[in-house]
Amino acid sequence: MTRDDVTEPGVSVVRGMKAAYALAWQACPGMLLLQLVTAVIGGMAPVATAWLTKIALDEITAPAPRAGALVWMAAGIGVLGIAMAAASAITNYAQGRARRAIGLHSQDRLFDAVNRMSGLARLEEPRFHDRLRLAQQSAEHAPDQLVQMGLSTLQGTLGIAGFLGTLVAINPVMTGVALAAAAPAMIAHLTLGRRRAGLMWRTSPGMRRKIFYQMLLTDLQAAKEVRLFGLGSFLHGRMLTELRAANSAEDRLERGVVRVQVFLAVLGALLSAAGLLWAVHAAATRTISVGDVSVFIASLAGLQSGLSVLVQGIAMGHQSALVFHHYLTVVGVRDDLAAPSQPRELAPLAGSIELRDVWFRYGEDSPWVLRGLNLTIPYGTSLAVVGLNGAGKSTLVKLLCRFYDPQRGSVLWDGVDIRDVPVAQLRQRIGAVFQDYMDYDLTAAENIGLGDLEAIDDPDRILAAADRAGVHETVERLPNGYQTLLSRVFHAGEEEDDEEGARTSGVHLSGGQWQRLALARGLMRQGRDLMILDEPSSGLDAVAEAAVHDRLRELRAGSTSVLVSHRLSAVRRADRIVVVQDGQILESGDHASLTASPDSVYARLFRTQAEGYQEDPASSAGNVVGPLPGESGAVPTSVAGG
Ligand SMILES: Nc1ncnc2c1ncn2[C@@H]1O[C@H](COP(=O)(O)OP(=O)(O)OP(=O)(O)O)[C@@H](O)[C@H]1O
Repeated sequence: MTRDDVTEPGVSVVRGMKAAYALAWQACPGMLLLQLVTAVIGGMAPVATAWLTKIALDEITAPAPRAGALVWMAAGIGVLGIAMAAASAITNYAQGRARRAIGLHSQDRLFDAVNRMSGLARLEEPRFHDRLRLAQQSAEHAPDQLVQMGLSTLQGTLGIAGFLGTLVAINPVMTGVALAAAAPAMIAHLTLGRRRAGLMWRTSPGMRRKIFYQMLLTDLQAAKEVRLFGLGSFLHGRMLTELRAANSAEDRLERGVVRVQVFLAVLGALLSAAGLLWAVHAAATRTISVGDVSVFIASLAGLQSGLSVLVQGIAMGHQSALVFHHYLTVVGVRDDLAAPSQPRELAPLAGSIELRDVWFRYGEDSPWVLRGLNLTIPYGTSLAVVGLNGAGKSTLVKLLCRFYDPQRGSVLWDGVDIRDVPVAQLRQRIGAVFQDYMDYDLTAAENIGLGDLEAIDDPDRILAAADRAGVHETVERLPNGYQTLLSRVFHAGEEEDDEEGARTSGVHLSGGQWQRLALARGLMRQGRDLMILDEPSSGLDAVAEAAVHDRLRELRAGSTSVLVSHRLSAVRRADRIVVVQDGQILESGDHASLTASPDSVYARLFRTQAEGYQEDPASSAGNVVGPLPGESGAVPTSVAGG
């Protein structure tokens, strides 16, 4: 995230209000208008009631009260009461509907913006996650709060204006005092609002860590290690530490709030008492009428409560605007991959894919992972990439998919820089199985079909992909076949709870079975221009791995593919094998040529792996290309780590 994107909270309330009203207008214009009408009624009716009451009291205390006029006054007061009650009920209804509609619309926009980020870099920024968390929170509430603040400001202002006029007519001094008393309240509430928003920003990293510890405590995947290593209390303790730190910061703030509130309450009470004393004294000396006393007291109370509501509303709105700023920032954040200014069409691959002098590192302060790497993958050939852990193999693959852009150099697709074509078009042409594949808590069919959304409802395509990945029989044997929910955390259906209160849960597969499903998902895209297989078989048993690689070899024949694997038995038949080391291609050739020179890194890796399968490693030392267990069904274990 660039500096522009990360301004500290401090934006104007006006910008937040404008954005919130725009959202509300798009989400539910009718409810917004309805609330506007009820706010006007709610603001003006109390003032009108106070005036009618004054006129009625003056009439009652007049030497010859007119009964007809009194009836009209009473009727007027009654109608105003009904209007206020109805407005309040309608406001509640309209607020509820608006809140839901605005929440839906704002979350829709937020996740649309998150989806628009086509690379991975943004999602790897802790600061972005802090902001995203606050954006998610504020997407639910802040726009609605800002809209409500605007409406209550309107309602409050109308009421205040009415009461203010009345007070000025009766006692200008008292009016000035009441208004002056509102100024410190306004400043105090605005300061508190800013402090609250600042606190939320500062505690966001801690709260995310708290959520992380909570998640570990409840996550099924983490449960084995958490239990075996006895991590429960440790994680629990850390979770509480984060929560306590946030709580104590909040407590400090709240103590300040109480002090301010007590001060303001005392000030208000003193003002009311002074006003009451003056009014009673003035009525006793006949300076003002009984009706004046009534409207004065009502106006002073109305002004005070109106000002207090207004001030608090503005302060809350201010705070919401500060938090809403995170939402607006995320919604407006730029894609982490620059879109081409003049996009070019990506034709089907016909020549080659080339990485030309590619330099890449994950951050400005990180070490270079790829250092001027040059590599050509001719159309229709299979390439295998090998190297030690951390050599940069997966990074290379990620650059081919344009999850990141290289800092220097370029990735060319038939000579076209992939930065010049729409990224979605590029990815349409690629099929992939990643090392860190996903297990989706969805049905088996969906887990496979996600590989090609257009075919997610096509059982034949799904079955064919499962068959190619060697997982069809496994899926068929599941309780509901392809429609079996693969999850232990979601209910498999809407069945009633059983006697123990448990519902039927889905099925969970073994690690290797999940991996084969991931492979099937990747194979839904068979026939695309480039097939990427990043450690597609690391979790498979020896027989399955050999079978999968045999099958993959068939599928890759004649098509362009990149296989990253530590299993050298799997890569040996690739048209070309490259060894990545220190961010460059160290060696390149086919299996025979690479093993022909016994000192090559590839030959040593191969030898080390093969020796692991000899009964007496000493007797096989130096046997570079001896028979491989993989060829007789067994497969060497990973050489990961060297
Ligand atoms: N998202 C990331 N952010 C920062 N650094 C990363 C990231 N991914 C990988 N790296 C670093 O880049 C280097 C290369 O990682 P990469 O995953 O490409 O290696 P690899 O050759 O695929 O390793 P392995 O055989 O263990 O899968 C490593 O030093 C790793 O720490």
